[in-house]
Amino acid sequence: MSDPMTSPLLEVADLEAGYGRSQVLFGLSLRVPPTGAVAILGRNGAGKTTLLKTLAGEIRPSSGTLRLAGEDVTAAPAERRARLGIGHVPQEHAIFARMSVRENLMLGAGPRADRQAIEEVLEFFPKLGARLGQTAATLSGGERKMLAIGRALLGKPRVLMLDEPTEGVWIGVIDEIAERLVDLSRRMSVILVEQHVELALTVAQAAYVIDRGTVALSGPADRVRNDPALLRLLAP
Ligand SMILES: Nc1ncnc2c1ncn2[C@@H]1O[C@H](COP(=O)(O)OP(=O)(O)OP(=O)(O)O)[C@@H](O)[C@H]1O
Repeated sequence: MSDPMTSPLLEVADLEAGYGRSQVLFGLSLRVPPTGAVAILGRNGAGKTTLLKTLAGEIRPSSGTLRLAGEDVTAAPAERRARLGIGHVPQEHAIFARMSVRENLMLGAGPRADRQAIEEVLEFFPKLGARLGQTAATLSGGERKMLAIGRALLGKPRVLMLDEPTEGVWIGVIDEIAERLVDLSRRMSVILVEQHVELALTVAQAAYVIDRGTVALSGPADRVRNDPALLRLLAP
């Protein structure tokens, strides 16, 4: 993983955002390197999902800046951010149960998604390749997550943000998803919001712990794992 301090791909400074009058993020700053994974941790309601939505452009920040590869994209709408390479796999990703796996996957295929990109996704997630013609209703929780991730990959992201990619996934498949995220983090930047703290700190090299909408603890994953403040910050 490259040094996040010298060459950030994504740089967030003093972000303030929320829902109408209810402010959720308070002066939040973080840096994400061009490759490697960064874990975003925090108790329920800390603001992790709101942070990802703000980075994706679904929520407009009331102040602060967002730079992607040095370019100020703070005012860029969600579609433009996606085109510039900010990929988002939301917690409640839309999988259309009556459509086939192939049709669901192709929803992520923008003008840049070529046949080769689709082949790569299917090689990366062989379980999807084996079930392309079936309806998405037949997929397991883990396969649905793979489908959502595969769809996001067709947008050729430079930063892939995942909100709880192991939620609702059978324990035997969680490791498989974690391995795929490690693979992805070798060639792109991965931002991982996870309730499985140990898994997140194993996949990621760096972590930010959010508390009441701001960064309360951050650093290399091993240092965050051993920090006595971590348990307090994650306690309900
Ligand atoms: N659509 C919304 N409208 C108003 N307030 C919201 C909305 N979504 C979330 N909030 C509030 O924003 C705060 C942060 O929520 P957020 O979902 O970002 O936290 P989180 O850290 O992702 O939590 P969780 O782990 O439970 O997903 C919470 O107080 C929540 O109630």
